[in-house]
Amino acid sequence: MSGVYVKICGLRSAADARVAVEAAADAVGIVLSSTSPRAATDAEALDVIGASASADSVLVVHDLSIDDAIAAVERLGADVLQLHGYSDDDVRRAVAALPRVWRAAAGESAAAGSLGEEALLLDSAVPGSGERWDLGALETPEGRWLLAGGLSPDNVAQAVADARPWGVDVSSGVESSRGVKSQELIRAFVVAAKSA
Ligand SMILES: O=C(O)c1ccccc1N[C@@H]1O[C@H](COP(=O)(O)O)[C@@H](O)[C@H]1O
Repeated sequence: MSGVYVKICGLRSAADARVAVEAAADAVGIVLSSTSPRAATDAEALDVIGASASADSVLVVHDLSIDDAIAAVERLGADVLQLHGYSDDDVRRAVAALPRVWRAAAGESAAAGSLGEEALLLDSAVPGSGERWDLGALETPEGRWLLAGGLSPDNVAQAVADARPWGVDVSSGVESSRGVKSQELIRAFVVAAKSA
């Protein structure tokens, strides 16, 4: 058993969040981005957060201003803010304002925690696209880091065995069509990741 931390991202309903939590996911993600096929309203975000029980609730942002992103975490009561594509200054600003911040970087190796973030997320160049990226060239980062980008129930065990991340994060790979979560795939992903 890998004991890897598992985040299921892009949730918009309490029912899907409950399935993830009952399957033993460690975190549920909610995307606040106008351009994402998984963009959640505040009401949907509150439903997911309300059903997250002991799992971490993570707000994922990439096109909000940093001040709006911080305000969203405070307004909705999420546990973690996950930042995609923000400047170092923005990350530091969020770290100063919130207890838990994760920073995403596209496929490049970086030291986790260098800007004060709790964890580093290594992702493909286009987050949420379902595209895999070349793990062969990855230099394993220091510190707490999550692997994301094109993971699925079929490939997550091998990816965990190869890269040895602290955690994994998935969105496209647990969908029946773009933006539509499959409860069967959510369960299969958590089982595969945890049994790696
Ligand atoms: O899921 C999105 O639409 C999204 C939009 C903007 C920023 C991040 C987004 N999701 C993150 O992308 C990866 C999962 O990608 P994949 O679909 O499994 O390849 C994960 O970090 C999500 O939090």
